[in-house]
Amino acid sequence: MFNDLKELFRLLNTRQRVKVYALQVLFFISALAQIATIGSIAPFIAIITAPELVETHPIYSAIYDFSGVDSFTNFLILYGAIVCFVIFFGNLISAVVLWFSFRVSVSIGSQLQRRLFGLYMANQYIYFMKNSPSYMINKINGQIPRMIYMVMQPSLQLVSQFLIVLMIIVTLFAVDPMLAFVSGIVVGAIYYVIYMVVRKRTVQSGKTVTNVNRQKLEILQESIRGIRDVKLMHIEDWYENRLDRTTRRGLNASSYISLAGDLPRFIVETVIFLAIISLALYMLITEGNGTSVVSTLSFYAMAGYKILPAAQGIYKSITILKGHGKVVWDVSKEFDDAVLTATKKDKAEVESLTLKDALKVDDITYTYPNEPKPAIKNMSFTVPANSLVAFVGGSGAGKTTVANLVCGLITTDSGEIDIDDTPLKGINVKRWQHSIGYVPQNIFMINDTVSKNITFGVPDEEVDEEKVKLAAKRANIHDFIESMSAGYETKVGENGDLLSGGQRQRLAIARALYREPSMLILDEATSALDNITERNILKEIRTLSESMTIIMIAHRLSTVEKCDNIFVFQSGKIAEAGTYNELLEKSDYFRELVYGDEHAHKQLENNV
Ligand SMILES: Nc1ncnc2c1ncn2[C@@H]1O[C@H](COP(=O)(O)OP(=O)(O)OP(=O)(O)O)[C@@H](O)[C@H]1O
Repeated sequence: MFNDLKELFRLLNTRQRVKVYALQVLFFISALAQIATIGSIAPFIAIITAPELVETHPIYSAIYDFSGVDSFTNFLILYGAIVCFVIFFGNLISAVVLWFSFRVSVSIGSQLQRRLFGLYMANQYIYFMKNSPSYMINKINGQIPRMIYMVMQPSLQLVSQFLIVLMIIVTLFAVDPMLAFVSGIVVGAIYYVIYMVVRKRTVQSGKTVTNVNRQKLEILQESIRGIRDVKLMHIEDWYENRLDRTTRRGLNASSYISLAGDLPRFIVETVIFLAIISLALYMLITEGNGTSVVSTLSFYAMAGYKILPAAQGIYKSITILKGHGKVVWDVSKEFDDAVLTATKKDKAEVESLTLKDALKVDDITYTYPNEPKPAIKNMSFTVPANSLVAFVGGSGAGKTTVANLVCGLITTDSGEIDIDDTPLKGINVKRWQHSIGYVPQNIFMINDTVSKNITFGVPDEEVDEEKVKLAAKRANIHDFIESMSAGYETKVGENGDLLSGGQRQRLAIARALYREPSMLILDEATSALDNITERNILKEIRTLSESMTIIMIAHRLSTVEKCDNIFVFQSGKIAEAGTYNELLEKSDYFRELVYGDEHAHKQLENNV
């Protein structure tokens, strides 16, 4: 447990550590305030039950004289008011300290979430290919809050409650050492025995909660993302049952941790009040003096009243820490792993690197992490500036991988990519990315307006509406946008759900064009379009290629007919290159691709 806390402390920066230290001081003050509330009540009851003390007891009589009041009743009123004030002020201090401790832990949690998110963002694209979104979201939104609420807050509670218990016990010792010793041993023993009994299962339940949280997120994401397949296959119940089973498992584990935390309260409460009643009877029988019994008992009752929740707080914090402590290691490992691969964020503004002469890919090889064989092998090709080229080839031949390499999203194992004579390395990657427009196969849309989706990431004040319209016109979607209920201000739904696949593709093309890139990469970007719209866009693209270099990745070979050069990919290599007609003449594989394609189309048309 202490190791868990040490590890948690390691995650904090100096400022956060200082705040935690400051909290310890505040806890001490809070504990003192609680002692004052206990200490103030017993003398008050003593004076009420034995007014003669004001004359016989040296301290009471000194206070009475010092107060300057003229009657015993007034003295009682004044003393009562002071007791009320001490209780009120003591509890106020404790409440403020508690509020402050929650604030500190929650703000530390937010900062850690922000830091981990920053680390993820500082990682290369490949990191996001390796780790699923639900994995990363679970760490930020599940595990960090769990660490804050189930480890940090209980540990802060532990310290504060421990100080209160310690001070009460010290005070009890001062009043009656034997009694304090015996009650300390009895209460401590009860908590210890119960803790030993529940410890093992608590740890196990903590692990279950970790797994369940991750699985729940996966089930939810899977089912909602794949809703079309879920509906078509009618497997809603299957997902609901899975979620139900998983939730129930998590619920059982969480309830066990909570129950284990609350269990001893009932036992200890019974024991303490039995002890107080026995003490009352014992004192009455041995001393026969009701007055001293009342004041002593009020002191012990108040001490018991304060010590019980504090002792219970300590125990509960320990069981919660035992159950959830391992989450700290999970989070700290995530920080360590993410930091290991994170690259330093370069916030400096850079001038974009535009292609003027040619993009040269020289003998590049690329292997995906943990893959035995390279996806791209010793590949070389040149794309002259302002030309229109195509990557074609079978599925898995390496087209998207090369597009990602050319964009600088992933880095080659060997070989070099040059933008004119500038190697695609270091800061040049960022400069080059400023001048690339990329339309991927899986288009991402934000849940906002059409306009925001085109300008994506550009601050509102910098948006040029004319440019937005021009990009939309070039992408053949302007007329459709104008026909929508709120035009460019129409919302597109989460991930563009309110649009068709083709409309999403055209919006994505408009987004890429808005930035006026010097190179445009279209990865299957027109696959969802009807023939007429596709032809219109291709015409536009052809015109654009007079001022822009365009790489098209296409399966439908009719779209690449007008390209200046076509690269035929086969198993991570370029098998052939040439114009459409040249390739038809010289390449069997290309002919197979084209005629296979046409044959399939003809068959389809005949069937329709
Ligand atoms: N993230 C990844 N991790 C491991 N291997 C990958 C990854 N992405 C792609 N690959 C592999 O790399 C090879 C090339 O894939 P790539 O996506 O570049 O092909 P492609 O030609 O674009 O295919 P398609 O036309 O189907 O999109 C394939 O064998 C694929 O399985």
